[in-house]
Amino acid sequence: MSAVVEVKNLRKIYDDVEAVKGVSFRVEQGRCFGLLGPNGAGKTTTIEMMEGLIEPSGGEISFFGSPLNKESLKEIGIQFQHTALQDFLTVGETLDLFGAFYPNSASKQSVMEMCNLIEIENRRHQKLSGGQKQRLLLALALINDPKILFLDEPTTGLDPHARRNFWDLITKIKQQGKTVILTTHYMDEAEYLCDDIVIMDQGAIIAQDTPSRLLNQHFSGAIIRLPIENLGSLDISEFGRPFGHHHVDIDAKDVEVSISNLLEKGVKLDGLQVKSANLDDLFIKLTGHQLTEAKKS
Ligand SMILES: Nc1ncnc2c1ncn2[C@@H]1O[C@H](COP(=O)(O)OP(=O)(O)OP(=O)(O)O)[C@@H](O)[C@H]1O
Repeated sequence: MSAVVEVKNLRKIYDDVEAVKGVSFRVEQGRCFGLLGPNGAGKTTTIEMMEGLIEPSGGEISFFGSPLNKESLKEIGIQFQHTALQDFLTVGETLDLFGAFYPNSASKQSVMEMCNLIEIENRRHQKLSGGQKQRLLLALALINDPKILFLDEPTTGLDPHARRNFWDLITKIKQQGKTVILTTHYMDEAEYLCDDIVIMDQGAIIAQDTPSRLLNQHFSGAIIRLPIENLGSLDISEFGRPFGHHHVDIDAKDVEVSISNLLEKGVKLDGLQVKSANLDDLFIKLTGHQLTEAKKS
């Protein structure tokens, strides 16, 4: 498959912080590619270098086989985490305004249909709900009919219903053949949307592949989750790894065998859960800390 974007040994150093420590990956045509990681992992810095917004300290970025340049930037649409919009403009007027910046913009009607904005075309920006604002920001990112769409934490702050709606929109956009590159720290979002993922922690890549290959590679069978007090004075590391402060996760190739072993050792089974592994579990396994909390070091 052809790479629409390729990043090689990309680095960014801010004064005393090495925010991105030599990352390399390829994004393939028509795929949804996710950059995952906790706060401070270097996701935004990486994506902003790819968008041409900040200068790398080292490494290479190429679009369609050529180094990042003004022409390649015409092929991208960016949905920023925050965009200052004029409160007194309506949804339709905002799209007209942004469309006028581009010689070859997409039709306003098609973008409004795609992003479910038709019914609120005449509503002023200040009257929009969080989900509606996010859909307008997505429409603005699509107004130049880009081949590659960048989304930086697109559903942060949205309620669960608005998040699901947004995911459906992204799926529709992908079906049009566009390549989507997103950052998120929501693992369910990545599992739902992404074909390929890169997991970053402290500026470096700690895993990259498709979500299902990564899960198959690191887990076989199920995870048994138990309240930590069930272990009594037994050593957690003998069984598995901590999940938060109150639970222990135990990898179980065969759940029945694992439960018999636990009973033999005198472990209580109250509050036992059996679950399949997800990307959150993978992150904890790889780093020893949860995705929602950056490593304190
Ligand atoms: N302009 C800057 N000047 C100095 N340090 C910066 C700057 N921007 C980011 N950093 C630092 O670089 C590191 C990576 O930040 P970055 O915003 O890329 O992480 P992130 O994974 O996107 O996190 P978040 O999910 O919180 O947005 C952090 O330690 C951050 O404090």
